[in-house]
Amino acid sequence: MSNPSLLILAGDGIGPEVMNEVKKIIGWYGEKRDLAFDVEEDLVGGIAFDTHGTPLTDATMEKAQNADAVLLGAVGGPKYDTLDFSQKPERGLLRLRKEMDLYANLRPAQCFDALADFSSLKRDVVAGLDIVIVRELTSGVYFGEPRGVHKEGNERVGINTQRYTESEIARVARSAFELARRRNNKVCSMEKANVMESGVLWREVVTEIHQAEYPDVELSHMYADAGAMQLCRWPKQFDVIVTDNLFGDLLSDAAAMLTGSLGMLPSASLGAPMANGRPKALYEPVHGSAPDIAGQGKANPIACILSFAMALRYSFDQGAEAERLEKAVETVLADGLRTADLLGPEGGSPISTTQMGDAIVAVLDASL
Ligand SMILES: NC(=O)c1ccc[n+]([C@@H]2O[C@H](COP(=O)([O-])OP(=O)(O)OC[C@H]3O[C@@H](n4cnc5c(N)ncnc54)[C@H](O)[C@@H]3O)[C@@H](O)[C@H]2O)c1
Ligand SMILES: CC(C)[C@H](C(=O)O)[C@@H](O)C(=O)O
Ligand SMILES: [Mg+2]
Repeated sequence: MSNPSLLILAGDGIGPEVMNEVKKIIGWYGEKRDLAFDVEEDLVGGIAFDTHGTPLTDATMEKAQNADAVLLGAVGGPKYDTLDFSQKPERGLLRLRKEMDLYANLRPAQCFDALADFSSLKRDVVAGLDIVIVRELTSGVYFGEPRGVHKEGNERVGINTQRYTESEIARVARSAFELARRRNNKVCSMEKANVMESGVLWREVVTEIHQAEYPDVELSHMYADAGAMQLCRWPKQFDVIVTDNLFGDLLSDAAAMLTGSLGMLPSASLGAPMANGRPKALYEPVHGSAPDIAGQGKANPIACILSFAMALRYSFDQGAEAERLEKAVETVLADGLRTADLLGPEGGSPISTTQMGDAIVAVLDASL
């Protein structure tokens, strides 16, 4: 049998830096756990635009469709800010999500005990936190039509459209309920049904799916603005949060700070099962290309490394190995190792991206 295939799209800014550390870990699994992957690398984002004049070529899109899983670093940067909208690095990522139909984006926010004092919230509020935001990823205002900027009389008008079909809401709701059943059996659905018709439909469909298929799961509803407040006030009240594309984007960045740093949050973007039974899948950190620290060896690779742990769990049925990797991350943090983003204003001695990756590999070695 051939090895499972991984397509690596490291992207821009700190993307390649954090992905280098993941490559070490992939190598470790091949060498030490007999878990080898056929790895291919390609371009996405600004680097793809610089090389091919487009943020994602059709050939790369096809490779992504055929890979057992895609690992992505990050895309974007100030250099590309003035490009035409269709050529922006972010369009490459959005095309991958849309064409692979990766509708369920799992964004776990877990507070490792060693970082509980580092969050901007009090230890009590975040210690032991373990929640997952399930963000709808292929529809909503990111993709709705009409969109664009046009002239009306003397002024320009910008339009984006929030649009959800019933089936789009139903499938992501099912993902959230299924996930909750494997966790603490609670789902909180967030929208703005008080001001948006699409929010009214969202609430209705989630409620229908709940009553018909998941009555055993506890379901609550919250307006997304109140949800943002509750995430900061008492985040441990949540288990699984299900929400739309835009609210999920905002809420997951906010949730990152419960864990200490945006450099800690991984994600899995999952679609329907492929012929081999594996879901279509792309794994990426929640953070971006961090132009302010790119090229300086300062980036925290943990979000990208934990995204690979999610790949082990969701694409390759290697839950025990995913736990081994998560535990290794926990251990290096408990040992006091910190990249710069994990040090407070009082400072300390940060380690580099590479040193963090090496330390995690060393703990993996010690786990054998
Ligand atoms: N999935 C993605 O590829 C993705 C996600 C978000 C933003 N972006 C893009 O990235 C570019 C920069 O966006 P931004 O600055 O708003 O968000 P960002 O996530 O890149 O950075 C926000 C802040 O967090 C810090 N940070 C982020 N990741 C870190 C890490 N791993 N280690 C240490 N510090 C880290 C950065 O230094 C910065 O101060 C934009 O072009 C944006 O569109 C891409
Ligand atoms: C880069 C951008 C397209 C992306 C989004 O808005 O979805 C990012 O912020 C994310 O959270 O993955
Ligand atoms: Mg975001």
